[in-house]
Amino acid sequence: MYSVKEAFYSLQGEGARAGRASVFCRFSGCNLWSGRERDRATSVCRFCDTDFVGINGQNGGRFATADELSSHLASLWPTSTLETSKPYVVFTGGEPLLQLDSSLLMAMHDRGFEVAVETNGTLQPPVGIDWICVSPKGRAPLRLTQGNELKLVYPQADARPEQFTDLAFDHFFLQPMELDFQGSKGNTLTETVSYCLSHPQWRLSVQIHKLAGID
Ligand SMILES: C[S@@+](CC[C@H](N)C(=O)[O-])C[C@H]1O[C@@H](n2cnc3c(N)ncnc32)[C@H](O)[C@@H]1O
Ligand SMILES: Nc1nc2[nH]cc(C(=O)O)c2c(=O)[nH]1
Ligand code: SF4
Ligand SMILES: [Mg+2]
Repeated sequence: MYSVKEAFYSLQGEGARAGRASVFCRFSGCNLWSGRERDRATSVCRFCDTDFVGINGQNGGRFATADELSSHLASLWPTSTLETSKPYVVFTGGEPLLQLDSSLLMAMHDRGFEVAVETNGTLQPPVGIDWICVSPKGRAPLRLTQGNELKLVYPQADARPEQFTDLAFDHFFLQPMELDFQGSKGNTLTETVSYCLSHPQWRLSVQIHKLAGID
């Protein structure tokens, strides 16, 4: 059984593949925060910008089998484009590695999809994912220390970029922390730009979907 908060077709807004058309599958639940505002200040991850509680979002629901969920996700890809582009699905959440298993991965591959995941790096993924983005969280143990891109939300007092520079990733991104949920606007964009200028191993990831006003 899979629990999905929402699923939608949009452009990847972050990281090395920003701008690419993608089906997003946002699983419900996370191992680092309950998702309830009253628990935010005492949780392991405290700056989350996402509602991942329940199954009540667009195209959300419970899916009994990998076949059922993969069929649902495949239906969100525009079929008229299939001759010219490979369909792409991004599993996120919440924490997708609580639910993404090899049956679902294989079911998406069988339907012709390239498969990406956005994870906090505390759990091991099933073998065979095409694109792994790890976004470490300061207070959480990092167990997944290799992948395609490491995308660190910046700044985090207890997760500094220098801690991660030797890990086995092809791309290193800093993504300015959006602080709107706290009602406070810090200048994280300026700070992040400044860090990238003085440490060129790191590239800036701005969340394009928020600028564009899309999902
Ligand atoms: C909502 S998380 C879901 C996937 C997974 N749980 C994780 O943390 O990577 C998706 C991405 O948004 C990033 N993110 C979460 N809150 C953010 C914020 N306030 N500002 C910028 N990025 C944020 C995460 O670090 C992660 O890269
Ligand atoms: N457009 C868009 N791109 C994204 N990249 C990662 C996202 C996420 O929430 O994991 C996300 C998202 O929520 N929307
Ligand atoms: S680990 Fe990811 S989904 Fe979970 S609370 Fe943090 S940013 Fe949100
Ligand atoms: Mg998001």
